[in-house]
Amino acid sequence: MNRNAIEIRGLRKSYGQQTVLGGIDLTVQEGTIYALLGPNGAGKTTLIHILTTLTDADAGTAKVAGYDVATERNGVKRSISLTGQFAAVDEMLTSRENLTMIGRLSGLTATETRARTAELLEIFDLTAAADKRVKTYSGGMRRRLDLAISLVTECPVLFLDEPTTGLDTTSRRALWDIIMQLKSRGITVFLTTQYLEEADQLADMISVISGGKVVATGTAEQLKSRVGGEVIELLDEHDNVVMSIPTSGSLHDVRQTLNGLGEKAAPGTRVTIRKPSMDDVFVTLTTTSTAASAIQTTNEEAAI
Ligand SMILES: Nc1ncnc2c1ncn2[C@@H]1O[C@H](COP(=O)(O)OP(=O)(O)OP(=O)(O)O)[C@@H](O)[C@H]1O
Repeated sequence: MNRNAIEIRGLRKSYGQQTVLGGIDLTVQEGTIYALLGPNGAGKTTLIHILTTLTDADAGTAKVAGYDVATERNGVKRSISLTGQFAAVDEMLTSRENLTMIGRLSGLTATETRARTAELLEIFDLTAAADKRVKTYSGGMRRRLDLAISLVTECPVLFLDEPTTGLDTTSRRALWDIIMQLKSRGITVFLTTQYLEEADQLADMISVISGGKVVATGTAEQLKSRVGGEVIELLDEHDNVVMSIPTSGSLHDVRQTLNGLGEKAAPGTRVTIRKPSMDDVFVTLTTTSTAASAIQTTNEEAAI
C-alpha cells in the first residue's frame, strides 16, 4: 500500500493583511509526481517554502516524509531536495566542479563524490560539457545542472519550484523525461508550474490553487471531465476562437447549446467540438468563484 510523502492540513500563511494561503489541505502519495498549478502570485512558492522549512506557517500542519515541518525540521531537511526558480550554481566553476563541491559539502567521500558526479553528469546529459564553465551554458543546461545538484545526495522527496520556467520546448521535454525517470526510481516529486501542459504530461495528481485555496484536486482527466464532456468552439472566418462553451457532450446538450446561440453568432461563424484541455480547466477554475466552490466538492470526492 502506498504511504503519504506529504500531508498538509489547514495550512495558513499571511503577509501583513494579505492572506497568501487560506487553509490548504493536500496529500501526496509516495513515489508519485504531484503538480501544484496556479497563476502568478497564487502562493505556490510560499507553500514550497513552508514544506521545505524555509518559511513558517501561521496555522495548520504539514508533514514531509513523516516529519512535521514545524517541530521535526532536521528530519524534513534530511529527506528533501529543493530546486528553486532560479538556478543556484556557481557560474565560474564547471559543472563537474559544482557537483564535486556539493558532494563534499554534503559529506560524501572523495571517491563517492567522483562516482556520483560522473553518474549525474551522464543522467543529465552534461558529460560532454562537464569541464566547461557554467557561464558558457544555455538556460536548459543550467536547469539540468541545477536539478543534478539537488540530487547529489538522493532524497526521497524532491521539490521543484517551476522547474522549466524560461526553457525552450526541447529543453522542457528533456527535463520532463528526467523527472519521469526520478519517479521510476521511487522519488516523490512535488512541483509547481504555471504550464498546464506540464501538469497534464507529468503529474499523477494535480491541485489547482487560486486565491490561497485549493480549488480542485484530481488527475488531469478528472479535472478535464469537470469542465464538461466536450467544448463547443465558435470560430470566425480567420479561424480565431470567438467563444468556447463547455457542454456535457450529450447530443441533447450540444443541440440545446447551439440552438441557444440563435442569431447571436455572426454569419460565417464555424463550429468545432473538441475535448476540454487543461487550459479550459485552468480558466474555469481560476476565474469563477462559483466554479471554485463547485469543484471544492470534487476535491473531497477525489480525496476519498
Ligand atoms: N516574504 C514575503 N513578504 C511579503 N509578501 C510576500 C512574501 N513572499 C511572498 N509574498 C507575496 O505572497 C504572494 C504569493 O507569492 P508566491 O511567490 O508564493 O506565489 P507564486 O504562486 O509562487 O507566484 P509565482 O508563480 O509568480 O512565483 C504574492 O503576492 C507575494 O507578493
